[in-house]
Amino acid sequence: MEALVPVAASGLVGAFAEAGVLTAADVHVAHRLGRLGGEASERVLLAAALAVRAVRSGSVCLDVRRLSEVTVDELSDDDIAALPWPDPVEVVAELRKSPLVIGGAGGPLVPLRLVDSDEGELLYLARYFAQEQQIRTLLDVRAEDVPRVRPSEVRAALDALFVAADGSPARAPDRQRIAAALAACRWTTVIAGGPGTGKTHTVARILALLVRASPRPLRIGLAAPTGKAAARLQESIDEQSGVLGLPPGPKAMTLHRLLGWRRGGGSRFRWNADNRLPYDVVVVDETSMVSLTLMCRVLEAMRPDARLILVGDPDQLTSVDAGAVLADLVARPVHGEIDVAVRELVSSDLDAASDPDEAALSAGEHRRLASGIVRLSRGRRFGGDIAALAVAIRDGDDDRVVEVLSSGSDAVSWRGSDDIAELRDDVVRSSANVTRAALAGDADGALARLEEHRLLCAHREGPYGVRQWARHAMEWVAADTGRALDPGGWCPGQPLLVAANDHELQIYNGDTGVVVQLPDGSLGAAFARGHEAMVIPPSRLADTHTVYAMTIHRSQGSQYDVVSVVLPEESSSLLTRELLYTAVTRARRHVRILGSEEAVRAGVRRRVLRASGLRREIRPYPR
Ligand SMILES: Nc1ncnc2c1ncn2[C@@H]1O[C@H](COP(=O)(O)OP(=O)(O)OP(=O)(O)O)[C@@H](O)[C@H]1O
Repeated sequence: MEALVPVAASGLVGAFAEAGVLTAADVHVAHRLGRLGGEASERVLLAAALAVRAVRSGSVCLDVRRLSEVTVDELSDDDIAALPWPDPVEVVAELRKSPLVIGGAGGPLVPLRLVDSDEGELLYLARYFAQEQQIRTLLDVRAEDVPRVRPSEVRAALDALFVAADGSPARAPDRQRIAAALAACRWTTVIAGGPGTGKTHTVARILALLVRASPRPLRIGLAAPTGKAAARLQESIDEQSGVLGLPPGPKAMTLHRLLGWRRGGGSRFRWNADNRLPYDVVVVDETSMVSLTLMCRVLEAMRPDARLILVGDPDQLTSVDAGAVLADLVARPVHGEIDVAVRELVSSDLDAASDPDEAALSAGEHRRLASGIVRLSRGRRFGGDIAALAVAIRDGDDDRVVEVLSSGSDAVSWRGSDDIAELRDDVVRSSANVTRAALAGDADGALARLEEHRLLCAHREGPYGVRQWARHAMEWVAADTGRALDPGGWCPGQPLLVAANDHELQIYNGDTGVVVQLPDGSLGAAFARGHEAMVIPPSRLADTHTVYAMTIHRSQGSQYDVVSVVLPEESSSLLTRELLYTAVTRARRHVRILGSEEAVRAGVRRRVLRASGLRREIRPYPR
């Protein structure tokens, strides 16, 4: 735990630091703001520190009415409830007269912004408020105008591209076809959907449609937040480009690369509001992992007359940095009507009754189409029980979750935390497979084998944490091979996790790789990049760990054949619906849950609080 308690942290702020809710950095920022702004109220300083903490833990702002809804590694709900939380009404009253919010005699410093919303007050650090406003404005401006398209051409392309296996037009309702019509007729489109709902399949067809309907060659930018996600996008588009007649060319890259990251440039990219991206269409995959700040940069860098297609799964855990932009966009209040052009192109889908495979569009879905948002719902990859489990978790139906877990399905298994025989077998077998390929110098093979099995935990520390379970896994592997692993050294087959972005090496926080033996006998660290692995000397890796187990947060954006999930005790505040959903949807073939029924049910019921104003109507204070 990072609870470094500074000597100066006393009173309310000190109590929260002591408990591990606030870090030394949160406390430091709050005290500094207090000193500079001439604010001594303990409640205001606590709110400021909690606002810093909120950003650190992924929210854009602090939901003042729900101050105490924090999740803390190692603290139970009861521990958290026992802290001396101030009354939110009093906090708001003091914030309304605080110089940190309304400005003071000391100068122009107004580091906090308070806004009212229908669901209560939100407290922002000024920078995040500005970014959120910028995103709101840019999206609204982009929605004021529409691309000029020839409906007959778009219709012909839709008919040709969205077909059933026998070549006839796909049956209505087909949300993929609706997504394509939206993307043709709007500058900004959001395509949401769980794993295997055909998001990438749809994107490839949208690109084919736009290429066909464009009188000149289209400049297409493909991007994702991580190198790995970009590589997956590339592979998927490449696989389909032959059939669809897509011109060769677009290379998927990380968002940082797309925006032109520059050393020493901070968050100032080569492509920005004054120097717009040179693309006609930009597709961003895995948008759930994009932070508020990065989304702001992307929108600023887009020409107003270039299409932006945001793709991702809003039910997943969100970016490590502040912001749940995709989920917010999907939940944003909607104004206006669905575009006439879209309605005419896909009226049969919009008005269709439910089909055995795909339900009719709900009233809420109809409304969201007006904002260019469509949610694909028909699972196309893993039928059956992983999808059923994911949907039950997403819907918060804990009885159904328990039912699916207990069904004896091939795709789902459920064991107690100490029933580890199968887990151990999977760890040992997949490690042996990875090591065999790594020793043979087969980087691609080793990377592929790395995806056979993954052990995931909610926590970093403690009896259910990554550290402990990674140690178990290493012991099992060592017992099997008769060779102890040196945690400080490098050896072929060693699984790696990158913990910080290195733009120069093009490896990113969350990337996973593996150590392989090279033909000259030296060792290389291999990372998946498109069709060919990128191999770099391990000595160049700065912030990289050996990873026999990883947190569920870290596993976002990756999938594995088999996933084993170690659940903490039911009282853990980290055990949430989003966490479980993310863990379960990492599995392609089989998901194994290790934990009690109480833990499963508690996880399904507990929600992550990701406060943001983007999904609400807000009124900044003072007006
Ligand atoms: N309309 C469709 N007809 C036939 N097959 C489809 C259709 N849509 C998707 N598929 C197939 O379903 C599988 C999953 O699709 P895809 O990879 O596009 O999903 P995804 O939502 O992008 O998944 P992920 O989030 O895991 O990347 C693929 O094999 C794809 O070819």
